[in-house]
Amino acid sequence: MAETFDLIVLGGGSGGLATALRAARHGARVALLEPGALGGTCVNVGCVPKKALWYAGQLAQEQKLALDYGFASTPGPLDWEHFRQLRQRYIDGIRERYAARLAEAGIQVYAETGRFVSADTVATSCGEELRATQIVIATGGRPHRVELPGFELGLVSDDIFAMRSLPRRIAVIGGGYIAVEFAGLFNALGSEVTLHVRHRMLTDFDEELVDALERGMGEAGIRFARQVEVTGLRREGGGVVIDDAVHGPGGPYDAVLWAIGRVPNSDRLDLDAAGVRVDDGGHIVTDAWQNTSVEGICAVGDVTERPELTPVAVAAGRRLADRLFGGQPESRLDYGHIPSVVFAEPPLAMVGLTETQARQLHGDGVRVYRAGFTPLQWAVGGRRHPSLMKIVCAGEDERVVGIHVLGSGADEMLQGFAVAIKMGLRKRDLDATVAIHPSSAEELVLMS
Ligand SMILES: Cc1cc2nc3c(=O)[nH]c(=O)nc-3n(C[C@H](O)[C@H](O)[C@H](O)COP(=O)(O)OP(=O)(O)OC[C@H]3O[C@@H](n4cnc5c(N)ncnc54)[C@H](O)[C@@H]3O)c2cc1C
Ligand SMILES: NC(=O)c1ccc[n+]([C@@H]2O[C@H](COP(=O)([O-])OP(=O)(O)OC[C@H]3O[C@@H](n4cnc5c(N)ncnc54)[C@H](O)[C@@H]3O)[C@@H](O)[C@H]2O)c1
Repeated sequence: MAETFDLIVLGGGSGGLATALRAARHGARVALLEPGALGGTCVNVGCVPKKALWYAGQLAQEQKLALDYGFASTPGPLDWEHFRQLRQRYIDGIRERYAARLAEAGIQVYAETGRFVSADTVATSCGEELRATQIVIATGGRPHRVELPGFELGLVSDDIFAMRSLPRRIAVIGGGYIAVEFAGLFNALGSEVTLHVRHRMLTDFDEELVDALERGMGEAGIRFARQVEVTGLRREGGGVVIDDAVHGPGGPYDAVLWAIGRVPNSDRLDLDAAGVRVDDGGHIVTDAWQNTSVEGICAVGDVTERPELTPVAVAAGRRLADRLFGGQPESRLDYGHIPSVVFAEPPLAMVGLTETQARQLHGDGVRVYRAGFTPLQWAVGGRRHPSLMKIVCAGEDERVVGIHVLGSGADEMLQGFAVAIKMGLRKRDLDATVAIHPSSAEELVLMS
């Protein structure tokens, strides 16, 4: 006979853990299925190890600044293997804390995959059947792989974190978050980087800031191959060569990273057995309440067609658990004004509409304020370092509909402004705020 629960959660990543822990706090009897490492993509092969690498890149950059400032010597290149082990210890600690929290919450964890047998029953990979009145799918996604000759000679983002040395020459294919972040951090750490971009970089971000970032990346030594049409990879000259229908062969490189998007993990769940609908891209279709097409089955995170960001998966999961088990029938995530940062060098942060989006939506009623400068930290050393900020306002009362920041500290700067925008920020509120000086952030309250 199938063991019964109030809730079965498929996936122990950002969304699944958040849902399970919140539901258990409300008193639900919960089963969580996770065949891999607890924490999923973000903790193991995403945000956390990526951000640690980004910090390593920042330290490498600041060493140059230290020389400018008059420090006598710099510590030299990164001991990649030492850093990899250090990072892994940190990640192991996060996983252990998750395991402890799940145990404390009384959540039954199965280190197995799950698939649907019917709308209320899931079979584990060991063949055990589990039943629940509510099932939440939080199985995330995986790197997109395409059928091109020699595809497997390249790496995907998951592979980067297992690398045992820093590649001397690396090519990155793609123009999204992952491509731009890894191009920046490898360049900062001393690799020769070529970024192969098919169309434009970072199409969801404000064009003017993306252009400034691209110029800065070029000045920092990253090479660009634009309008690429990659037809395959092959081994040649002691490395991997990229064949390109537009540019001809490129390389050889010691490593090639495919950063061409991610696909949802919905194809191995036997969704048909439950009747759950997916869209053309394989994302599970959900309504504003995270309900799928089948009553009693919800989905959160990257497996749905929503912004693929950890805080989005977490917030959606927590609100869903509050609605299902916490007596909060109105609880759901408002997907508007989600802030986001590309951990490029320097970082690029945004919340709300780009200038182009605002003009499409509000026509002539848009007013844009901007400030461009080199932050004091870099200017003192005589270096150029891009920093550009933009405030996009709409309507007669100049409601702030978008804030965009490129530059050192952007990643830490924008969270508070995201709160203000959510609360209905107007330009006059910024004008009425006293600046913190000297700082880069002060520009956001001084623009006129
Ligand atoms: C390189 C990289 C860097 C990133 N950096 C950032 C960042 O800086 N900031 C940010 O906000 N986001 C970042 N992201 C995105 C972020 O990691 C994801 O949005 C987030 O992890 C999604 O959480 P999730 O719970 O939906 O899925 P996941 O975290 O992917 O978890 C899904 C889990 O489901 C499990 N699973 C799969 N199939 C089954 C099954 N059949 N049964 C049971 N379990 C199953 C998987 O093993 C996995 O552990 C990054 C992603 C990548 C790849
Ligand atoms: N800092 C962060 O918050 C962060 C960091 C990393 C990833 N993420 C999340 O993970 C998601 C996936 O990241 P991603 O960068 O892999 O995907 P993406 O969807 O952001 O970008 C994919 C890129 O690959 C390009 N591309 C697709 N096919 C191609 C091909 N055949 N040849 C050349 N280029 C091709 C696209 O034009 C696009 O520029 C992101 O959408 C984001 O939500 C977030």
